[in-house]
Parts: sequence; C-alpha cells; structure tokens
Amino acid sequence: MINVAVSGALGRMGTTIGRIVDEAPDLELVGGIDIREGSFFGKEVVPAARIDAFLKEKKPDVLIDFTVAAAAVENIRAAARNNVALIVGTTGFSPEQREIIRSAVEGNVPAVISSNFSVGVNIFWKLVREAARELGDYDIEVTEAHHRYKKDAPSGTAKTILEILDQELGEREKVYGRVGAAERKNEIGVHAVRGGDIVGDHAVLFAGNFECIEISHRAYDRAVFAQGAVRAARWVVGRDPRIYAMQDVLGI
Ligand SMILES: NC(=O)C1=CN([C@@H]2O[C@H](COP(=O)(O)OP(=O)(O)OC[C@H]3O[C@@H](n4cnc5c(N)ncnc54)[C@H](OP(=O)(O)O)[C@@H]3O)[C@@H](O)[C@H]2O)C=CC1
Ligand SMILES: O=C(O)C1=N[C@H](C(=O)O)C[C@H](O)C1
Repeated sequence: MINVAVSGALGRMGTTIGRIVDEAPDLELVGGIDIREGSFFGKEVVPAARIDAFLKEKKPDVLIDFTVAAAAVENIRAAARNNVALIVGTTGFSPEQREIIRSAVEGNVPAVISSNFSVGVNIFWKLVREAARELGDYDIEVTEAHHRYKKDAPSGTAKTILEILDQELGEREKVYGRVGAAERKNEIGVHAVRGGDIVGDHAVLFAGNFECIEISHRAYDRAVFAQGAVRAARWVVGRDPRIYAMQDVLGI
C-alpha cells in the first residue's frame, strides 16, 4: 500500500486526484493540505502552515502538489525535509523558484515534476521535437487555451514547448500576443486564450510556403492529468533522490 497526500486538495486538480486515489485499491489517501482547512473523501485537509506537523503525523510515501508556484515551493521544501517523495504538477515557476526546487530535491527525495501529466501531451512534445528538427525554416506559432480561472500564462505546457523548440532550433525571440504592424522575422509567436471551462488545448503551427503543419492536443477532462499524476506517484516511491520527468515514468 502506498500512502498518498495531496496539496491543493480542495482545488480542481486536488479533488480529481483525491477521488482517483480514494478509489484505488493499492493506494491509501492519508489527507490533504490546502490554504484553508477542510475535508475531502473523508480525510482531513490541513492548512498549509501546518504542513510539517501533517507530514510527520500522516507519514505519506508521496505528496502530490497541484497548487500555485509560491505555495508549491514551500510544500516541496517541506516534503524534502520530511523525506517524502514528490509529484509536482504546479506550473508558473520563475527561474529562481526552479533553482530553489532543484536544490531542495536533488540528493534528498525522488520527484517527478512535469508541466503536463497526460500521456497524450508527452507524446505531443515528442512530435513537436521531431517536427522542429525537420521544419526549422518554417514560421512557428504556439497557441494554448484554458479555462477562465487559470492563474498563469502562458501555460506550463506551452513553456515546455518553447524549451523544446529552443533546444532543437537554438534560442529564438518570442513574441507574446502579436499586436501592431511588424515584419515577421525568425521569432516564435506565443498566444494564450482564456475562457469558460476549456480544460487545456495546445497547438504548434509550422507554416511554410504553400503548406502548414499543425500539431495539437486537446484534453477533454482534467482526469487525464490526474491519472498521469497518480501513475507517476506509484512509480516514484523508492527511486533515487533526484528530479524525473513524466517521460521517465512512461519510458519514452
Ligand atoms: N501538470 C499538469 O498536468 C497540470 C497542472 N496544472 C497546474 O496545477 C495547478 C493547480 O491547478 P488547479 O487545480 O486548476 O487550481 P485550483 O486553484 O483549482 O487549485 C489550487 C488549490 O491550491 C490551493 N492553495 C493555495 N495556496 C496553497 C498552499 N500554500 N498550500 C496548499 N494549497 C494551496 C488553492 O486555494 P485557493 O483557491 O483558496 O487559493 C486551491 O484550492 C496550476 O498551477 C495548474 O497550472 C493543472 C492541471 C494539469
Ligand atoms: O491550469 C490548468 O488547468 C492546466 N495547466 C497545465 C499547464 O499550465 O500547462 C496543464 C494543463 O494544460 C491544464
């Protein structure tokens, strides 16, 4: 049995993950952490300020964090202090926060950190890499769309797409939300759409003369991210103490 705790337990992803863990015969939901006190699936949710006491008392094998960047950094540090493995789905980290996370995790606990835990998006990233290798001279535009409540833009998944493009093509200027008259050069356009209950759409357009290729992914239910995060949680426990990607979990 793997003991699982969830931070951001009262949020959209936290409740979706809590339900999956609660229904899994091989997993035990030991409780949650959120900004507020509460309960989910019959288990206590404690405020973030009490995370150390919570981890010591409930002894989860793994903490799954889907919160906001500043909160996640503190939750990750607490998990590392208390020797608890990590799954981190939170997005919107600054380079400085990424560095704090790296030094908290490396050599202390195993952690799978991914801007997107869906299997489909992890395949989509591979396809984008492959296309970039062949179509580096095409014009490239990245578009993402999410629900009205999303706090960060562009999405973490879109930032990962940009990292992949930079790795394959060399660093290029990014133009966010193109506006006004400007000649197109070698830049990559980046566009974020927010509205309604869109779960998560991502597309990369490679536009050449007389043809375009668009690679896209659409999530229909956030359960797809939650299932991936739970799959990673089963995988991460007992691994060497370092940062892993979802590709490591999937073996791709
Ligand atoms: N990697 C992936 O596959 C995916 C990543 N995400 C990312 O996950 C994150 C959460 O998304 P979502 O569930 O939609 O967001 P929500 O706002 O619905 O949930 C976040 C929860 O965390 C709570 N929270 C705030 N501060 C803390 C804290 N210090 N400790 C614990 N909990 C805290 C929030 O409380 P309050 O609302 O009161 O602030 C809220 O209940 C985002 O960064 C999103 O981009 C989302 C989907 C998939
Ligand atoms: O906030 C969300 O909802 C999502 N966030 C992730 C991101 O920022 O890429 C992943 C997914 O698209 C849903």
